Amino acid sequence: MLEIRHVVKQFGKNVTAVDDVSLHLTRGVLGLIGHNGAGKTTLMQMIATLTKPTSGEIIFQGVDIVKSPDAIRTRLGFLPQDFGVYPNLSALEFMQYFAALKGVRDPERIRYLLELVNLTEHAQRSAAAFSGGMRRRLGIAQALLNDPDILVVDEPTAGLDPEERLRFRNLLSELGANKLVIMSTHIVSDVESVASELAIMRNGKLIGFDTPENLINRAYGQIWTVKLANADVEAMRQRVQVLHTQRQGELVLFRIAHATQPHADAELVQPNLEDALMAQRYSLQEVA
Ligand SMILES: Nc1ncnc2c1ncn2[C@@H]1O[C@H](COP(=O)(O)OP(=O)(O)OP(=O)(O)O)[C@@H](O)[C@H]1O
Repeated sequence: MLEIRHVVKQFGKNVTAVDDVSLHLTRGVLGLIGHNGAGKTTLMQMIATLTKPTSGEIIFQGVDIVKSPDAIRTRLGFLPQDFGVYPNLSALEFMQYFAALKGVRDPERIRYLLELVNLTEHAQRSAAAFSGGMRRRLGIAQALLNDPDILVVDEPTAGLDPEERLRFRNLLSELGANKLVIMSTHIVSDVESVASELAIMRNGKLIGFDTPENLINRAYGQIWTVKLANADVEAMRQRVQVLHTQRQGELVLFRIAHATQPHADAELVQPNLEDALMAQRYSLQEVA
């Protein structure tokens, strides 16, 4: 459905925000993960035709959208990171306003979308009084007005409470059943349960592309926990890749990635996606 070929985006002479990224995407939820400044927003803005690549091609259903942006604009829904609402409009009026801008005439579509994002009972309220999660859900409803084939959402879960995060993830997961949903985040747990594929960016480059299952499967047999006395902590840090530590009274609980048992008391545990990414050196930390 969407093919990104050797896309580069430079800002001035010194900043290469996206550095030779190629991706072939079909239906499902793509989790685009990377640290702040990795290039996620810039890549999404190129897909949304809000900025042009310095070089490379983006092909949507056979058409190069760098040359012919309208080919994707009518088939795209976009929720930017800094999505705002208009204080004087109710949620319903907000939707009516965007429906008019997008040439969507069917009032039933607005009703359906407000229901889909669970805002029907708040339709008459000013969106300015909405919580962050409710605003984001209204943003998704707005982005779905034209029934897009591609939905691009930039950091949609930032600042949401756990319940809203879950609700949002479920919504994106449902939408991914028959669309391509591209969702960026720097929080691995946000995409763990919903993404069908993960693209991992660091310093503008695509450093990994795989399914969460494959990433986790590769980490099987390599993630360990062990409790050590404080005095042993430094020695362990020198020897193995420490994923996480947690002080427990006099002891320190280690979570470790290592191909073999790192300590006689170490026990194997089930890897999660965060473990798997770190174990495979897909750490989201910026590399100097
Ligand atoms: N308009 C611009 N002019 C100059 N540099 C820019 C511009 N937009 C982005 N950059 C730079 O490009 C790099 C990638 O930024 P981008 O916003 O795409 O990253 P990101 O992964 O989306 O990060 P975040 O999660 O913070 O949004 C950064 O170094 C950023 O400072």
